[in-house]
Amino acid sequence: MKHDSMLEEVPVEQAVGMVLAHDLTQIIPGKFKGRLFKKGHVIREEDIPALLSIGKEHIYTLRLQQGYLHEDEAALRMAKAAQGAGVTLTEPHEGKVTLKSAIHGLVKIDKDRIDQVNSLDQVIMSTVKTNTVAEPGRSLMGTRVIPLVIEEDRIMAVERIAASTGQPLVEVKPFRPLRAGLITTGSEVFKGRIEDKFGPVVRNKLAALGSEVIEQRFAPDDSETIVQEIRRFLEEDRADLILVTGGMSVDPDDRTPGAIKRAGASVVSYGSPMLPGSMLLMGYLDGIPIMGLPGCVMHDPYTSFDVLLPRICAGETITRADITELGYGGLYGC
Ligand SMILES: Nc1nc2c(c(=O)[nH]1)N[C@H]1C(S)=C(S)[C@@H](COP(=O)(O)OP(=O)(O)OC[C@H]3O[C@@H](n4cnc5c(N)ncnc54)[C@H](O)[C@@H]3O)O[C@H]1N2
Ligand code: MOO
Repeated sequence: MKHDSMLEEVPVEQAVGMVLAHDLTQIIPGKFKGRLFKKGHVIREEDIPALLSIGKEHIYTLRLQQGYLHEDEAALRMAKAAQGAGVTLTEPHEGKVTLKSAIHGLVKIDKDRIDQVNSLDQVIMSTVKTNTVAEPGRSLMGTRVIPLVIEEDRIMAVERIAASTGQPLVEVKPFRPLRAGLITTGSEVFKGRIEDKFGPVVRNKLAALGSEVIEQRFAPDDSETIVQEIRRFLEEDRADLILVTGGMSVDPDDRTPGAIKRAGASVVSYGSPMLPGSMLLMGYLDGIPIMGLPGCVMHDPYTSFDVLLPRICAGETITRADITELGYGGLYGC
């Protein structure tokens, strides 16, 4: 069965009283892009000038055959196949369904399986990047098929890919409220030569993800003191995350990476291939994430810290492979 036999072209002047088979779009650059007529609209005499003005001299009448789907239904089936927790769907609009975040959380999208779907002809899934932060209502994925009518088999192939791992193609993980212990190093701050600017930045970044700094302590550039402060947070057992700021670079007074190691942390990586944020340290100490934050976190709006923190707040464990991946596309300038 060919698509053509399901679709018949009718000149618009003879289409009065007929039902539109799909949404019709108008684009006026700089002013409007959207649906001018909705699928199912019954064409009236007075619609004819508007139809001609958007370039429609003909419209389709559609008689769907067994085994074929209209673009709206196909897009909806793809969206439902992709949908995981924390995600809502819109109605089809101009043949497209949008998956949106229902919550504030971490976006998880399986790129490998999205690529598998998009390697099939005539179906598309277009997404935002995985591991980014979603506010409620953020669009995460659009699904669409290219023709007006498509073989159902093709949509079933999409559904098989979506079901193949037991995990959804797209979901949003909620953030957990973490209690962070903050240790600010630097003798210039400790001795009051300059005012601390790190604390407010870290507090704000955590608050934006629903977590909080429970206490900020200050240490001079002395390894032993930094180790003691780290261990004190552990012994008090109040922190789910330990952050140590400053002293991450190459100067003799930069004691933080050594102190984190001496405190007993297993280091996932000291150094991350993102600029800014290259001197960041990621480790775990008695199962608690511990990070050394370089000076740029205080200064630059988006660093490796901003990439990793949402994942930690969503309960994920950061591996060496996660750090490695930061390099490609990770040059934000500094
Ligand atoms: N020769 C090299 N120079 C730098 C390297 C490098 O590899 N080789 N790395 C650069 C990178 S990347 C970063 S980021 C920075 C900063 O690294 P640090 O974490 O060691 O930062 P500090 O040396 O401790 O301080 C730098 C700067 O920021 C001020 N500071 C630090 N903490 C606070 C605070 N709590 N409140 C206010 N101001 C603070 C500090 O006084 C210094 O002015 O190094 C690059 N350079
Ligand atoms: O740790 Mo630094 O960020 O690359 O400026």
